[in-house]
Amino acid sequence: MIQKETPLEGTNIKKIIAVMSGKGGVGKSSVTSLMAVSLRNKGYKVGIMDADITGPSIPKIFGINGIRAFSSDGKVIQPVDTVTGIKVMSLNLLIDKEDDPVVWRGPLIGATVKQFYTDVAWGDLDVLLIDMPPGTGDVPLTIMQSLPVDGIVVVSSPQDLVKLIVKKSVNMAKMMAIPIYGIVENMSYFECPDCNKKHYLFGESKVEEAAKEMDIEILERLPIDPEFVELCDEGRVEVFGKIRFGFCENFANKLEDKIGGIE
Ligand SMILES: Nc1ncnc2c1ncn2[C@@H]1O[C@H](COP(=O)(O)OP(=O)(O)OP(=O)(O)O)[C@@H](O)[C@H]1O
Repeated sequence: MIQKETPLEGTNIKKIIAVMSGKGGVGKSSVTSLMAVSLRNKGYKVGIMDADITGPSIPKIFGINGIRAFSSDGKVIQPVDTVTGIKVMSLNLLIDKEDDPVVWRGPLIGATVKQFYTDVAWGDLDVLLIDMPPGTGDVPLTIMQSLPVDGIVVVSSPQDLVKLIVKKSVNMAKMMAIPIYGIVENMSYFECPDCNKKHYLFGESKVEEAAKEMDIEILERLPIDPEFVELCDEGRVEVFGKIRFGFCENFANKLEDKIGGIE
């Protein structure tokens, strides 16, 4: 059994949720951000660890990519606060040029992710969300083995659900004996702004069937939403939490339910 890492003295993280996806580009980082915004709106103290080391996108979504995280003693790293006070740690906040590729081998990436837990001054957090790299590779394995993850949220697009990729993520979590809070189907449909009709651009979703087969719950089905994308692109995702307050509150309630209370 692999020993779990311990956070810095003075850190108190109540729940850790890892966000996974079978493959890249399904909206995992966008959904992680939406979860953070929704929980923050309800008053929770939230942090995001961007463990997608080679493709970090959290700082840009929150408009903090111009800010640098710092360490006054060379050991403890201070996370960067977003406008609404969500604490973020990402490699993009530590490197000089955010468009430089991270040409690192697996072990170094794994060690960095662990340091994002052990060496970051997270302080008091109700929830730490981990934006995992896509797939079921080395880094998700390191995170599941060495960090005390309480639960997993799987993000998928309608097309993946029928394929093996989502099942692989689900099976990995099951093998590691970490509870799966549920699945978020992203880009599920498009709602016409004129007639409010839902259009299933990728065909009628198979999410219910797939979720039943895998014995997991559907947490949320998110539409293709140009306004959400625009706000994410502009680094103003927290504005979405204001203009779609009801939706975000509902999403946070579902997460709260699954987490089983955040004491
Ligand atoms: N609900 C949505 N509606 C429309 N576009 C979306 C939605 N969710 C995400 N997108 C867009 O899809 C693209 C991929 O999203 P995102 O970066 O969150 O995916 P990802 O799964 O984290 O990708 P990766 O981990 O491979 O970098 C982005 O351009 C994002 O704006």
